[in-house]
Amino acid sequence: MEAASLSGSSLCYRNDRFSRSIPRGRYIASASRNFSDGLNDFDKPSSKPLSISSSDSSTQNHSLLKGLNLSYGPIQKRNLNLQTDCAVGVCTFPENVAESHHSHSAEEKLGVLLLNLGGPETLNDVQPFLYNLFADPDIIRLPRLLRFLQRPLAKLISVLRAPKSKEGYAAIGGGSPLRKITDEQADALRMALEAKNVCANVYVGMRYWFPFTEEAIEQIKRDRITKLVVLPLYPQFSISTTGSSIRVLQQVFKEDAYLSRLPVSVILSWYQRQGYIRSMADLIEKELGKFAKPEEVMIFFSAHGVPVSYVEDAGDPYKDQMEECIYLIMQELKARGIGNDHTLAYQSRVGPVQWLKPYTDEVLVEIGQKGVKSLLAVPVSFVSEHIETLEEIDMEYKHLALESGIENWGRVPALGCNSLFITDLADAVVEALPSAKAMATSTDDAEETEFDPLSYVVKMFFGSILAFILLLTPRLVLAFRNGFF
Ligand SMILES: C=CC1=C(C)c2cc3[nH]c(cc4nc(cc5[nH]c(cc1n2)c(C)c5CCC(=O)O)C(CCC(=O)O)=C4C)c(C)c3C=C
Ligand SMILES: [Fe+2]
Repeated sequence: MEAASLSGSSLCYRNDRFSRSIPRGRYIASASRNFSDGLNDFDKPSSKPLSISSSDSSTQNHSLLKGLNLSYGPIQKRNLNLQTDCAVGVCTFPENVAESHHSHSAEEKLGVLLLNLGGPETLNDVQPFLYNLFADPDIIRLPRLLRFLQRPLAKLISVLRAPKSKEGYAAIGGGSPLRKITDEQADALRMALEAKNVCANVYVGMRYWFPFTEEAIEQIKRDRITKLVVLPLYPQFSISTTGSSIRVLQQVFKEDAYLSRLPVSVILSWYQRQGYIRSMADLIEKELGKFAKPEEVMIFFSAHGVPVSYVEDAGDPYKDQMEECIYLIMQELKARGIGNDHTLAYQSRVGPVQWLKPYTDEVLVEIGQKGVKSLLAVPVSFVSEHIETLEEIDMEYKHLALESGIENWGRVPALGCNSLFITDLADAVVEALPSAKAMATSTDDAEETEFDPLSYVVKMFFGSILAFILLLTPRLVLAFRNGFF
């Protein structure tokens, strides 16, 4: 089955309580409970920061990532000669390439799971989408003792933020384009793999909206996939994006006998890949060419921010990877004779905490005042157009820049289905195949978690009261007044 066919407004869950289709209106509370519970390994971060180096195994040693086979950093080109018997989604791998834990190892059925954030498709989806996002313990990281506040807080923040978010989504046509674009990328990737004689089913699993990662996994099970490559559509790793999605996968996999024996390879980050760097440089070169004086244009990389504590306390490699990514893109441009000034800043901060600096809005004002006249904005943490490119950059930041003295404004489009980029992702998938390994070797590892409705109600009740009290603290009151939420 193709990724596009995963679309649907109901969910089929893996265990009996949720195995029926759940109507959308009733979905939110149960889904978020089911998705997020018990997934808190990141609160005990390894003392060593996650590494961006492929020769350093600290990423693989991280508690979250144990049990899954991971590819990260520059994926080494292997001497891989895939001979595939191409039938409908079924590939046969030579034995030395594919290490299979299944008894019927002769017939491999390859799946590729694209992970993405997801976005509200209508304005009515905005608040429940925000609820799912803020209920994620990788997005609002509470100390263990306050964990029971997660859902009441998520409810509160999502309700308070929804009006501002809705304005943004209304300005870009009433919903996020993410699902459509990711489906198109999935299709393009399937075709790029086919062109390399690799037949694969490509699935889309979103973290906070339909089609949810759990739905994609259900489909993977129904399709009896025998080997899976997991490819998050985030070039750089962050605890809040790829980390959060992998946490969900890990939880679902360990609870399921079939999945825990499925050979899986996870590509953690791919910002260093030549195809990605070159296709970003191509886009920048093309947009620079539209300015009257291209050499005078400042290249302004704008990345989605994360709270500073993610990097400094939890060891998120996101900032390091982002800086290396920008360095590599600029090196590629230099090799083409393009030596423009450039800068990196972080956008989209949420809530009353310190986020990675410098902030995009502040830098725009600063450089405008310093006399920069031409600027090319380059969104760099995401490969699809979304609210933060279409609204925040194209509308808010453009307006701010023009107000601050910048006269000529340009913006590089997101990669989308750029063919060099998609072909390179297909190469990444092929290169990840030989390292696919099962998470567990025995059914004993599969376990079920029990849901206790009474304790859920009690926690929600006391959690709501505490969240309300917290809300009245001066810091939060100030945050609301400043429009942070
Ligand atoms: C690499 C990309 C992203 C990181 C890192 C990231 C971290 C992060 N985000 C929030 C809060 C929100 N993000 C929202 C939307 C959103 N976030 C990303 C990407 C990253 N987020 C994308 C692509 C989108 C847009 C999806 C779409 O609908 O098009 C939102 C909702 C929009 C809004 O209200 O502004 C919130 C809220 C946090 C707190 C965080 C790190 C902790
Ligand atoms: Fe975000």
